[in-house]
Amino acid sequence: MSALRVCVAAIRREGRFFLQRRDPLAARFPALWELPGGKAEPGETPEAALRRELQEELGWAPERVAPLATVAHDYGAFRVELQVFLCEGPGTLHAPLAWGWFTPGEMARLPMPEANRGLPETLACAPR
Ligand SMILES: Nc1nc2c([nH]c(=O)n2[C@H]2C[C@H](O)[C@@H](COP(=O)(O)OP(=O)(O)OP(=O)(O)O)O2)c(=O)[nH]1
Repeated sequence: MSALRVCVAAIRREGRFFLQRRDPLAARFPALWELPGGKAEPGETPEAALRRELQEELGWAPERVAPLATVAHDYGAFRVELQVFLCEGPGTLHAPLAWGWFTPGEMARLPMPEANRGLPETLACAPR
């Protein structure tokens, strides 16, 4: 089975990262904390998919975007390949669900999808 290509943003401000909580009524991963982003459409580059998702989800455009890590995970029913981009820039993020800014240490104690398990460590080591 081919993996879903999911492009996600590690938005960083003053050493903290933005996470939003999935809808408690979502069919998959209800109420878990995740990085904003989503699936790339056919023919779309990962960075273009990320920018589109950030605009759609948060009404926000990053000033700087850099590839940070790729994480593959098999959920059994489907596989994901998370492409994580470090994103920075000013401006308000208009998040419709619960959200917050977390240090990697705080993030490690939040309930997140299994694919995200190694992310706090990766984010703690992200280039300044
Ligand atoms: N946005 C995001 N998705 C993640 C993360 N970790 C993780 O396993 N995923 C999974 C959840 C989803 O199955 C998929 C992202 O798809 P999506 O954003 O386009 O769709 P979705 O969550 O609204 O809906 P779905 O999968 O339930 O159809 O990747 C993460 O940190 N951020």
